[in-house]
Amino acid sequence: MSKREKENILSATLCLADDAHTCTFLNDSKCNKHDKCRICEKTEKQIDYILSPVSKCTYLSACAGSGKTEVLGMKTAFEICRWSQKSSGIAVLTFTNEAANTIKERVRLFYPRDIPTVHYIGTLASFIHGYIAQKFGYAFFQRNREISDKSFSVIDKSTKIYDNTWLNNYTLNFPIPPRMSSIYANQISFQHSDNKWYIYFGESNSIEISEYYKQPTMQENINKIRKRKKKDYLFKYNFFKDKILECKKKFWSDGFASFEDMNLIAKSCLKDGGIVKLLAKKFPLIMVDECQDLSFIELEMLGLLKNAGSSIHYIGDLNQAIYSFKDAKPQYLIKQISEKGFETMYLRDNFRSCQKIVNVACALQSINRDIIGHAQDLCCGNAAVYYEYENEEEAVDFFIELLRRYQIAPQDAIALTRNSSLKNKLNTGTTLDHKQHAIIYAVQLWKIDTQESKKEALLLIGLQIQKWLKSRGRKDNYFCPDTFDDVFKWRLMLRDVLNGFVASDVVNAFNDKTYADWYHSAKEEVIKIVDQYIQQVLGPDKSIYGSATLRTPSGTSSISIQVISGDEFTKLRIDTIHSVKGCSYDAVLLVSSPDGRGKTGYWENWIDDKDETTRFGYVASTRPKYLLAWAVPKLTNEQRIKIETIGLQNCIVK
Ligand SMILES: Nc1ncnc2c1ncn2[C@@H]1O[C@H](COP(=O)(O)OP(=O)(O)OP(=O)(O)O)[C@@H](O)[C@H]1O
Repeated sequence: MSKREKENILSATLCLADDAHTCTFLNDSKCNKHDKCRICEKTEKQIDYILSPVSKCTYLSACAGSGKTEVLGMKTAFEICRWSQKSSGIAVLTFTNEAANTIKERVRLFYPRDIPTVHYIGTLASFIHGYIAQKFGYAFFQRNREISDKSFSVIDKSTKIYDNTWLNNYTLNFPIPPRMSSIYANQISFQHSDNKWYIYFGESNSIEISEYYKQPTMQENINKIRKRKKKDYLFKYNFFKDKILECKKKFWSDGFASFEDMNLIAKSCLKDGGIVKLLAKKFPLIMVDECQDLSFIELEMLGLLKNAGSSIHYIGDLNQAIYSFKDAKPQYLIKQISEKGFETMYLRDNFRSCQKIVNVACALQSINRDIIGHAQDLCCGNAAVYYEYENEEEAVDFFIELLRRYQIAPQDAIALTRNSSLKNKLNTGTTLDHKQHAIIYAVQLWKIDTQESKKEALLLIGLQIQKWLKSRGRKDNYFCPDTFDDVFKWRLMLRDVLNGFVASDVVNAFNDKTYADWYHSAKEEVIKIVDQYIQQVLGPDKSIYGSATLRTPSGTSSISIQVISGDEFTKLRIDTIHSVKGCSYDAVLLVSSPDGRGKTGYWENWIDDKDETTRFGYVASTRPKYLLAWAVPKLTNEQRIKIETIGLQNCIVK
């Protein structure tokens, strides 16, 4: 069948919304809006997937930027249009509400009516809770409960005892040493990939129970009790394990479950032949977007549904699997699709990025197949570069300069880090220019009068006053001195100082002035205003008069002051790689940690690891359309060769 014939099938079946144009004369020739046609623009590979049989389990291996969501949206609409069954439907599953809403919007473009209620588009978690665990779980886990509402109350594993004393009823009944904290049922969860129980102790810190039991403090305590009671057989590991199970079972039977437990409950339900068949009948077609994020147990549940008759379609990119902490690993999916005989289809056109960026991403993941980058090169061959920094903050200044050079708006760009600590460190910095001339920019930003610019102004002035006071304070408290406990008063003082500056004809005068002109004329007035408020709020003993200085920063004397307008003020967003999965930006700065101690955040490991750490580098490097910059610490010659072999060029900004 020719591409045109396939397009005709789509146009004859789909009912496009007004804003999703399709050629009027698909049957014969192109219409005058052909370029904007949502059907004609699709590649043959995309159309092939949309037309692929729903009865066959299929894995659509789609590279970054290949338009997965659009294709899934069109496929869903296409199948809904052809759907004839009244009591069964299609389940389209993803992982976040935001992603589910995006799919719904795409479906509406190609099916602009109410979606029949037999179909379900939403998160996998809601599907598992709503259709399986909450519906059938009570029969397996709350046998003795004599109340009518048998749904589970879902309790987060991080819920603490402090304001939830009811959790005391679910304390692990085992002698935990006084120096260690008590364990509650919500902290305990079962990991299906290794068949082991874990105890959760906060942010990605879980300990397997046998490791927990073996800890010296725990063992010392057990031995003490054994000696005291002269009973060597007490508190053996098997007893500990039984107590873990007992604690968990009581929690479930009273109608509580953690998010992790809900999967375990659902899987138990699906092991019941009657329930799984009922569900497979209700959802004969299940499509999962971002399938690389499926955890071991989620895959097992989908496998059970497949065995019971559902046809499964997985859409995703295994190179973007970065959720091993939730037990999602590419090898689990690969195993299932090969064991269960899935048909694999491929999308290899990247509509997001230009070729140089695509080449870097391919080199990282050793992808040998030709992936075509469709975006234009707007950076004169400099689309994929690296920069050697002295310190990480300076890398952001370099990037902002690069954005200026290529006229990319900061709001269309982002700086990415692997972990929150580097993100926070970069966030404490404002742009170099702003920090260097803190007062000049604080006054201008204050006048712009947006929430963001005012916050930035308060931070700049807070930082400057901290320097004069030689105090220490946190950024989230606007650098309020640690020794002064009224942050609110401190903020009001900063506000008054800024208003004082704005009201002063000498301080608030920047037009046609060089930096030297301004510092020369305004310095005394600035210090006078600040000192007046410091004395009022912090007391006369904190006066900065006489000690504080304000000099023109070297090298800037003859430069004209940069006057910022509201339009120009936009702060560069800094975030972690995890937060931008699925997103697109014009430009991305990927900041490496300064050394290999932060293993997964260090650039050399992004290249060498060839496992999840490389995938972090890959996900970040596939977000930009036009400009990708890696910021790395100073390199040796050997390291320079290594970074350049993946296609990044050295970039020096003058
Ligand atoms: N055939 C096509 N022609 C032109 N543009 C397309 C085509 N298919 C998709 N696109 C566009 O390509 C861009 C990238 O698509 P999308 O963000 O859905 O990619 P993705 O596959 O989800 O990427 P990732 O997995 O990297 O997040 C979107 O703007 C989308 O509209």
